[in-house]
Amino acid sequence: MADVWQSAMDHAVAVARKAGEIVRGALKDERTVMTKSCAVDLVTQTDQKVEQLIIQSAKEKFPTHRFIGEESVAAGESCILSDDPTWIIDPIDGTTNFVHAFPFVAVSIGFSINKQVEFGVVYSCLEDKMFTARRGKGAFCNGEALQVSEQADIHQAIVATEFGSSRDPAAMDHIFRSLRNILCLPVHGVRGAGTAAINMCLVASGCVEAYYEIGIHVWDVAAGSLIVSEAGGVLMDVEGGDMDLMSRRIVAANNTTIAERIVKEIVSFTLQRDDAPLQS
Ligand SMILES: O=P(O)(O)O[C@H]1[C@H](O)[C@@H](O)[C@H](O)[C@@H](O)[C@@H]1O
Ligand SMILES: [Mg+2]
Ligand SMILES: [Mg+2]
Repeated sequence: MADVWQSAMDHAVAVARKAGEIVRGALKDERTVMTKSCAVDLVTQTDQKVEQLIIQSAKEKFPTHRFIGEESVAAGESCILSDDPTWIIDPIDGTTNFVHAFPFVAVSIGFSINKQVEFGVVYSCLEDKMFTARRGKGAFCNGEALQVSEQADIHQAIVATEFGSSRDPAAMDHIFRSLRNILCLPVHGVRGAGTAAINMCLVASGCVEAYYEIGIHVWDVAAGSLIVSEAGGVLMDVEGGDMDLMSRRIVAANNTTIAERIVKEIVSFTLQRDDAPLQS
């Protein structure tokens, strides 16, 4: 049977690599930094340029497909996931890192059908690592198969998380209480690459046992979620149960034992869903 989605995945890999060239080139120039929801929620013209490249090039080849892009949503487009073939794009995941030339910057492209991620592509531009996954066909980094860590003892684990792009005091209190709970289990360490997508690829690569965060968006995690699950990992909501791509919350771990142990320590809170009706 013809594999109708392979040509879309091939295009995603090619355009992610092209986008990586643009990101690396932009690092040599002055970067104009703008802000979105608050003073630490950064965006640059490179974010916008890369998203336009990905969307325009994909539209030419796949005119019936739909698109959810971080910067298009920031400009007012809706963020509704339908059953249609949909590209879920974070043109630069790790924009703050990009602004500071901190060397973890990713292009993240997820692709969903019937609201289920069919393939994921995360290109770590400065490491030149192309992470890919196709549903049911495994996860890879530069063609090498990925496998999550086998560690089941939380006390022998490294956990990744981020502080997010909001400095709302109440949310920060929850974030720090969760961080303290997890650090004091104890775990071997807590790390953060500064990008959800690369944190999830580190889980898929077996470098860290888990990543959790409240505050992410669907475009941060769509591609990485499949890369984790195809590398043998699990996805969960921060309160247990199924991960919901639109909920702004995620636990991605090497196994259920580690995931459930982390869920116990998270002081959770809710945020407006990505697919909430647009404010009029
Ligand atoms: O760099 P972007 O695409 O904005 O995504 C990051 C987000 O800004 C941060 O708030 C999160 O903590 C990171 O996990 C995202 O990767
Ligand atoms: Mg992002
Ligand atoms: Mg981004």
